[in-house]
Amino acid sequence: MLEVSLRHRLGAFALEAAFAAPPGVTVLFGPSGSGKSSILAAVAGLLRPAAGRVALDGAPLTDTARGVFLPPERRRCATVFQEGRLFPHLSVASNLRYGLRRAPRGAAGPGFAEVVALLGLEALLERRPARLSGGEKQRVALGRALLARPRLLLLDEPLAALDAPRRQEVLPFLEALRDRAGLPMLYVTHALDEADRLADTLVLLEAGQVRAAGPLAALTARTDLPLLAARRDAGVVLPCHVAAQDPAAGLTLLDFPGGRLRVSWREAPLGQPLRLRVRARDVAVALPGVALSGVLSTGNALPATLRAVERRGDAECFLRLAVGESTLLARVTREAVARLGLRPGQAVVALVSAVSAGQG
Ligand SMILES: Nc1ncnc2c1ncn2[C@@H]1O[C@H](COP(=O)(O)OP(=O)(O)OP(=O)(O)O)[C@@H](O)[C@H]1O
Repeated sequence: MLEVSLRHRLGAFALEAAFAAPPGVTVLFGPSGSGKSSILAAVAGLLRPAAGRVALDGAPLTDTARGVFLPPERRRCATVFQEGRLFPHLSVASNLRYGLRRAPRGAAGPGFAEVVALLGLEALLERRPARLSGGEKQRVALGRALLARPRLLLLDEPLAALDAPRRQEVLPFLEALRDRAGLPMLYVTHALDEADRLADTLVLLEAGQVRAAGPLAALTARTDLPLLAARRDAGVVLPCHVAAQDPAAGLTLLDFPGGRLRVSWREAPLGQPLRLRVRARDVAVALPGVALSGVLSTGNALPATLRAVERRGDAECFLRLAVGESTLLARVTREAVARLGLRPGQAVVALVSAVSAGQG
């Protein structure tokens, strides 16, 4: 568990942030200038806060009240930046071995071959960084960081410099790292799709302050956080797994705690866990009792209970829907709420578009 509590001023900017990061990936998410990189720098020991405490598994790295400030090299935090910062004159293998040399004697962690396999670096070992794609460079940077056997991995927008296909190429490796390396990660991004894919815990930052923090699915189901709820892609992230494939129909069937969703075909083996962002604007509701299957294009009609109707501006509402153990949000007009006579407690049918579900 990483505990962070900081107070610091940078010019006109005031950082006053506190949060706890349980094991797993904690994503710091917020607009440009909200203080994400400053927090990472404070955890790494590159920024000495005016007041505050940073502790890893109970051991303080910074504690201004007690005069504790470990220098960066004694914190055992490895950082991966936007640009991999590899040594251009060294091969991939030598760059990786540099990480290994920085590992403290006796520190537990994965070995060279294990890291190479985890990040798919086998074919790249003899190359120099100049002959790597942006995505490959980032995978090597991740490997070098891992081999230093850190206790905490800090990632400062590691995909921000990559184009969309390269980002998609690296994301599965970051997922593998999360699932297999057993290393806590603090991950800075302003790309929500990265948070969707990687976060166990989400920390929302705005103007140097933590607006909210908690498990990803719980935070995306909240409608009181403009950083998430005011977006065009506002919606709930559901944990799913691949239940069936129907290539002839171009559909993938995903099970989530509450039912089954048909979505556009995606290449994935049966049983594979994945997260699905179901955007509120892609969810509609109907009253039950009408035979819908022959007349609708949405593809998914799930029995649901309307839990709440929440105003959103003058013309729209969020509907909070309970679908089994899960929550979905629907964005509808106030006119629709009145026309259908929607009231909390009512049984409805949630209609979810099969095409857009999960596009992130
Ligand atoms: N050395 C400094 N002196 C003065 N102001 C600074 C300094 N470093 C950062 N700031 C200011 O602190 C604020 C937070 O910066 P920070 O880089 O932590 O934000 P961020 O959320 O990581 O932004 P981005 O996503 O653009 O990287 C910004 O307004 C920035 O201009």
